[in-house]
Amino acid sequence: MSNVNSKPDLSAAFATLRRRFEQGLSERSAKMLALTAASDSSFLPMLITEAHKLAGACATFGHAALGSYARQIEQLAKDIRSKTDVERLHALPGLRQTVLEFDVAVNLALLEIDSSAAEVTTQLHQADTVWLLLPSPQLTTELVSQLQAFGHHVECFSDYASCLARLQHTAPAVLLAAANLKDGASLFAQNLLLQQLKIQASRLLVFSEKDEFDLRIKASQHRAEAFFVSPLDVAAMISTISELLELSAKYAGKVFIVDDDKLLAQHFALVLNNAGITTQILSNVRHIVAEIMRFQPDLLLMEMYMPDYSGIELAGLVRQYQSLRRLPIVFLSSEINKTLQIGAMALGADDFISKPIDDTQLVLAVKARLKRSLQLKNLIEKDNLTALIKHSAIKELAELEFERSQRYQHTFSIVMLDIDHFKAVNDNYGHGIGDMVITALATLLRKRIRKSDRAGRYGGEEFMLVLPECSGAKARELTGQILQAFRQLHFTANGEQFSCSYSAGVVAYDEADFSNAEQMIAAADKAMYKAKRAGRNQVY
Ligand SMILES: Nc1nc2c(ncn2[C@@H]2O[C@H](COP(=O)(O)OP(=O)(O)OP(=O)(O)O)[C@@H](O)[C@H]2O)c(=O)[nH]1
Repeated sequence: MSNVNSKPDLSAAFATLRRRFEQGLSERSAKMLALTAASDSSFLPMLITEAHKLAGACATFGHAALGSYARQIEQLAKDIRSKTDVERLHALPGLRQTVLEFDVAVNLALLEIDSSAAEVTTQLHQADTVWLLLPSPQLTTELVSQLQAFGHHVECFSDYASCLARLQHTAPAVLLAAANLKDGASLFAQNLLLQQLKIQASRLLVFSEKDEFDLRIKASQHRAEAFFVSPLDVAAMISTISELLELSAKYAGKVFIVDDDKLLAQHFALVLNNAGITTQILSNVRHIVAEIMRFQPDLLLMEMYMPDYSGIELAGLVRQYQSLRRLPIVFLSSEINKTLQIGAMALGADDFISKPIDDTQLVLAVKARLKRSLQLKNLIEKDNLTALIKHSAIKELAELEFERSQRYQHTFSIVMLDIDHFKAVNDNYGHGIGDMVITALATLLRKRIRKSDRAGRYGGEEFMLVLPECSGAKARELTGQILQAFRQLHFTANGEQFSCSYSAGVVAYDEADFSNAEQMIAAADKAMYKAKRAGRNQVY
């Protein structure tokens, strides 16, 4: 007998249904796209049926925009079906394009759903924990020792079932899993495991013996962050993991808001702050560049139509500055005319968010764009081995800091440091171990500097620090402390233990009459060579 007093939780049931629908959505739109690849029009009836079903389902599950897109495809396909054979052939490419656009819209919507799900659940996994599920015990042992040397907590599994069982209790920040195990089991057949990882917002890295398109596409469908092929490039894998762990360390990004309607700007700022995003609102349009340089945002959110200067004019002005050329600019606009939007893009806009927009949509839209922008920035600016900022990008940051110091009369310091006798490390223990020493120093630098400081890989075994608002004396003290910590790191190779040191040169903005960052870098480099000549293992 059913218990009439116990009310089932309908909202949870609806959410589960909706999630299931969303999980199958990408496959359904891909199927429609595959249908349109045919050279004749025999697929039209099937496409009409599928588009019709999707249109209804999308609307039911709260995806009205996708629903009307699917309805459009249904109508277009019906129109084409009623045409003559020759007319049909001409109309098919247009239909295929519409289905392609629908597929992109579906994947964008899913990306946004994913990031909102991750938002709710990021606290579930254990930060800094890496799980390994690999076929080779030898490779596992090697990875464990390296990952532990960087302070990551590692757990190992030899089959998918035990990994799934452990997932019932806890979850890793990152799982590196083999696409196939020796017994023939396949990662991509483990739906429960993959679903559980998604729910816990754990990042997935895939390792495969073979480099095959089918495996890569499956990894992509399951939102794997990287795909490594045997023989594993350990250094690249470690730097990817460090980067992912840093990314999941909750840096949500910084947004600079430009809107003449101050109340609206404050409202946007509050909504974004509430989602963990740091914001700043433009206070004086004549100081827009100085304010942006000071705040260093990851994205500029700008109203397109303002009475004094249009968003496009301001975007053009911002783009005149070398150091702001890559800053993504997103326009908030009620502009629905695509031609005007494309025109604005040619003039420096990167994207549009259409108004009116509700608070949740604004957060999702900004987060999706921030995520892409931060990933792109990482790709362009970060060094592969160490995940530190690359040579040209750290030089740009030094120049930016120099401009800020000039403008605000604050000091800042530049440190150049170079590992001592590094050639001997490579010669004695091999290039791989040399790489590990470089990565270890990079991790140490990252951990020991402030959030506003920047560390870059200047050359092979040479690093540069840019320390805003830090005097020369303070910078020398900090560099000395890091040197002490670096000397205490013990590396093991060929059954031997060894440690390394570095020599460093420090220069502060107010220690001489520098006229640009280039001169400061040269002075820091000179001081570093002085430290080398004085016997190495010291700071000048
Ligand atoms: N493993 C590894 N070695 C590198 C990398 N980049 C540069 N090197 C090596 O770093 C070594 C630098 O050697 P040198 O410039 O002679 O300097 P050193 O041996 O460190 O000596 P001092 O700087 O005078 O203390 C060279 O052997 C380079 O091949 C890298 O990414 N990985």
